Amino acid sequence: MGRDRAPTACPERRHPRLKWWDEAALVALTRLHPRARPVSPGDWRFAGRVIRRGRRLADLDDAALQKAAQALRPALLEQGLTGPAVTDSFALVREATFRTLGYRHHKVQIMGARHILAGHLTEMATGEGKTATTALAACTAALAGVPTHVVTVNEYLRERDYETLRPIYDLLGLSSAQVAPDTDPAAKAEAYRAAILHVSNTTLVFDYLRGRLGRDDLVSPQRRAAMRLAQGAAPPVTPPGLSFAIVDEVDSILIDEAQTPLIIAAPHQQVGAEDCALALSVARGLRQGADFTIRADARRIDLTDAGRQRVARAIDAAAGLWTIPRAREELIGHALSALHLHHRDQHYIVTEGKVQIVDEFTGRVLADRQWQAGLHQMVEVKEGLTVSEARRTLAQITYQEFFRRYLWFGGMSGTLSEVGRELSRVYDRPIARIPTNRRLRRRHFRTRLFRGEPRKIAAIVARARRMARKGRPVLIGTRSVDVSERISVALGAHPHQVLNARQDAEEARIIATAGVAGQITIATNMAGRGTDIKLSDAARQAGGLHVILSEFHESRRIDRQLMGRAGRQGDPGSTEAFVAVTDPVLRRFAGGLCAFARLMPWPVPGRLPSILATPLRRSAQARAERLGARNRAATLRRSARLADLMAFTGHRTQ
Ligand SMILES: Nc1ncnc2c1ncn2[C@@H]1O[C@H](COP(=O)(O)OP(=O)(O)OP(=O)(O)O)[C@@H](O)[C@H]1O
Repeated sequence: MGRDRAPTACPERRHPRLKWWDEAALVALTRLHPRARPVSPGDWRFAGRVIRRGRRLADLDDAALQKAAQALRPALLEQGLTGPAVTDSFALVREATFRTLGYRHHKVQIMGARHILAGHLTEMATGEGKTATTALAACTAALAGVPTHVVTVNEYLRERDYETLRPIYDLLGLSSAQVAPDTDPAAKAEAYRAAILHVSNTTLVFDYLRGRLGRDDLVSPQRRAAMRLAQGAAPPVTPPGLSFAIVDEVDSILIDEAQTPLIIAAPHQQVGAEDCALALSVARGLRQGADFTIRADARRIDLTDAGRQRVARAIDAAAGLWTIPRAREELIGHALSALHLHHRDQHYIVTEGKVQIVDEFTGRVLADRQWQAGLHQMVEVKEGLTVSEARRTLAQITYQEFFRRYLWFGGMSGTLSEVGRELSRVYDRPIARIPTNRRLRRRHFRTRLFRGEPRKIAAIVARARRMARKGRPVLIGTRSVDVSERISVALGAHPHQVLNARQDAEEARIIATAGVAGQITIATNMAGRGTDIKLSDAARQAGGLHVILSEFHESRRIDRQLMGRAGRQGDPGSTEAFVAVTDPVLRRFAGGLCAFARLMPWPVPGRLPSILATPLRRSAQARAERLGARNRAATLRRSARLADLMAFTGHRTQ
């Protein structure tokens, strides 16, 4: 290792404070940052050395292997995580992986782990085995005495990855644990002391926030009392120090989820059901364009002057909040937003009499989360449900702010190149691009463009049936619960399975059978990131998994994640997209171009020339990404200001 230019280890902790111009100039400035860097010849030499070093370990029995791992500790401590001891450590973990999982890491995985350990953001193509790569970095850091958090994007992946890697940790004599949201506090506290902890991003951040609220030196007695009210008698669990984290699907956490702060809230005064009902009835009488405008791309509704006057006239006799112009406009704003921007089975589902928010990017239910400031209650009244308690914010943090509190962290994902520049600018981290182990055998067919959804769904169904008859498993990806259900209805009696926010309990079973020959699975983004669909032999011989995108997403990365379910580890597979100019993302972000495209004459009924699909997609996704980048910069600036304010008022921000 000495001769190679090793990646810098443990980069300094930085807290860049973004200035006012960041928001406007972020997109332009990020262009100055280099895109992902390919691996260096030194990385290849390092991987070769690990493999050679491992050959000597084959003769050791399990006990001797564990002893050898423990004997490495002093060398790792002394040399740090860039010294020659890392080569030995990787060789040991690779051997332990072979004994427990039955395969040895490929060179590309060794290189990936080296970059993760160095705190780089690492792009490894989908299906290249990032779970096993994690083991190399996590075990090495843990052997060096660094408490390591392996952070996943959801609970399903947390459990799957922990169950997969645990035998390796056990064999090497490393303590490990996983934390679920419902783990009891005593077990949680114990788990946070393990050398390697597997935890989902949400659980980790909420435990961190609760822990801070529970600390006397950080929080006022009033806040703590409110906190106790919010979470019963359960004592808060504090993750003891944020040292090193390995963040899986790092772009999902630091980009897609960056705009929404995680909030701990306590019960607050009730937003009256009558107020909500009145606001909804007034809002229903307002005319789009004349009384209010919708900026669909920014998901914003503004009342016009005429609208304000109309509202004032409509609630003439109302009292209380309604007499204050700002308060009534906020109520009407929420009512309009509930009616026009928040759609059932797309943005939320209704189960057991409750409104449950569905995450746009992952397709999963965000348990126990509420929209803020009375909007949630407005949606409940719109759905005719009992109004829940409104809550008041006690503590909040964004993922971007949270992960900057680690001494250092490494991340990985199959889709970093699109956001590499933004990530490297905000986190000051290099992005490494790791090559694939084998040539990718996935084929991408031409995108079909339709005038409207009915024809599109009919074509998807016909295509899925044809593929299934050939013995190929088919995965149809949708952006929302309702589209997944519409396709399911269109498939009728043809055997198929559906995975969406309503079936999350059956996720593991559905995924386990999705790779069987002839199986059709319709899934929201829940089957996107991280999902490993194992092919049966017959399915592999028939040509592997065929993925159909039923809509483009706001970000190309999410499209690529879904397509990445096919053609993993050198398997055959194919992908294609069936989209319509009426799809929400195209309409919202490329409305003008879509209207123009519809004017095109085309001989096939219901169809439009496929050649238009790419420019439409590029234009819509570029606009959505630009808007997203701006919002993220604004969020980061706000949370940086909040951190300043808390420091000023005596609340340390660690
Ligand atoms: N070195 C290896 N040799 C053989 N099989 C491997 C190896 N590494 C990983 N695999 C297998 O490859 C498959 C994909 O692994 P994994 O789910 O970790 O990929 P991933 O890179 O995380 O994918 P995604 O980007 O979709 O999350 C798994 O079935 C795993 O068992």
